[in-house]
Amino acid sequence: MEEKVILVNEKDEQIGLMEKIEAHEKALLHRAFSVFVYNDKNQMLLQKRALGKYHSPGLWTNTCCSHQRENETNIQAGKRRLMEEMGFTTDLKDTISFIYKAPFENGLSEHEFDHILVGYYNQDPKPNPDEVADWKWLTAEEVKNDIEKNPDQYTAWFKIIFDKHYSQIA
Ligand SMILES: C=C(C)CCOP(=O)(O)OP(=O)(O)O
Ligand SMILES: [Mg+2]
Ligand SMILES: [Mn+2]
Repeated sequence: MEEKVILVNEKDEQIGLMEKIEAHEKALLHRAFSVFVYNDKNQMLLQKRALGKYHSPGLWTNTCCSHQRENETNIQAGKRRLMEEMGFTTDLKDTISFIYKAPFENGLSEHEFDHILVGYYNQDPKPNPDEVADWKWLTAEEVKNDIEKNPDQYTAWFKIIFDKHYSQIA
């Protein structure tokens, strides 16, 4: 199935639709979300992206990321994709958003208006192997230390969120 992303301006207003890979080839600004799920030990659920992903394969990142469909709210999209990637869903809160641009080695780029959605879940995930190679629960302190030690094992957007925006979502 052809997948489209929503092209937006710097105010997150929709200005068009484009096929997913084409938008990442052209590095055009589009709407996206990043989900952070916590448990009652204050650990965050990380996923390792599957090796077949179109960019950032095999890298550790936040619980789930993807792109809203047309006429889908941020929360609806986040809950849908959590189920598709991690095999569970839970209530989410729409928090801050930010714009970032990150080129990748394979010629694709992310250029997103990214909405950070936060939720709580206290069981282990049942991830979809097409999307997710591995998962783990880590505290923010452990994430911070591991990013310092192994920066090449984490996605660009996760490091940006962690460095610049984490105090606003925690
Ligand atoms: C939203 C961000 C930060 C990146 C896009 O997520 P994915 O690359 O995981 O998108 P899907 O393939 O899951 O749609
Ligand atoms: Mg994803
Ligand atoms: Mn994108």
